[in-house]
Amino acid sequence: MTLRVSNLSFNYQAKQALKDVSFDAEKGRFTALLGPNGAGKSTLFGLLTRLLTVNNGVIEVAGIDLRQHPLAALAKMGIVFQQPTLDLDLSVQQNLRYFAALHGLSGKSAEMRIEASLDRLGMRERAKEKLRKMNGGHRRRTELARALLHEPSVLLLDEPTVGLDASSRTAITDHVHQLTADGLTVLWSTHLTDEVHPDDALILLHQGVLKEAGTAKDLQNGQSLQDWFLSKTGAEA
Ligand SMILES: Nc1ncnc2c1ncn2[C@@H]1O[C@H](COP(=O)(O)OP(=O)(O)OP(=O)(O)O)[C@@H](O)[C@H]1O
Repeated sequence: MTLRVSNLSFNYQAKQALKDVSFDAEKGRFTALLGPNGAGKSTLFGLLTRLLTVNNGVIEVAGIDLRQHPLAALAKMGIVFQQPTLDLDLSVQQNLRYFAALHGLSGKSAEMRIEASLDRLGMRERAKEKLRKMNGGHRRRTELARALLHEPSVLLLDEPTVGLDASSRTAITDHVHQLTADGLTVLWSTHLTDEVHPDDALILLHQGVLKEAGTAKDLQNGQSLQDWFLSKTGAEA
């Protein structure tokens, strides 16, 4: 198991945002964390990335306890946040070099990883272009390339398609599905059911509670995923 969350609870003062949430994300699988606004997805990402501190429960990444060994556990994770964090005045390559340096990578090994990472995202020929000249879809791809640079075991993405047009959204969603073929574990949070493929693992979060978990096509049981989501949460996807 590459990512294991056990009995995770979290309160913002009086507000309980997560209630005893447990799940596993399997190696080489796309796990969709689906939930309407306010379900607790961002809180869960905050805990996984240590922006928030775990009150109760355990998070393990590739068998490493995040609370006990935060640096070792974080080194196994690639993270794409909801808000873009690239420098728009730098080129794709410069952004990646900067991030590589933050991870202690430089010289030939950094360049090789940058090239491999750009290849995975079909971005090599755009390496010298400034981010500011690129559309939202290519900026997101650059963020993905950056998140994969240190060869993580787990890729976390918090609503990564927010603000993208329909075709960029589909392209990024498909790309990330393809990355699992190399054994990468993906946790993708979303409130959009069309980003979930039938064979994906699906976790439904609602009002801080994990309501359902399983393979998408088994859970929806012949219904459209959107109707299923509506029936479970009362929310429009
Ligand atoms: N800083 C905070 N203080 C108090 N309550 C908060 C805070 N941040 C989030 N909450 C509450 O915690 C609950 C979970 O919020 P969270 O942002 O994790 O949900 P979400 O599923 O990510 O929703 P969205 O898609 O809108 O980001 C919500 O009821 C929210 O109002």
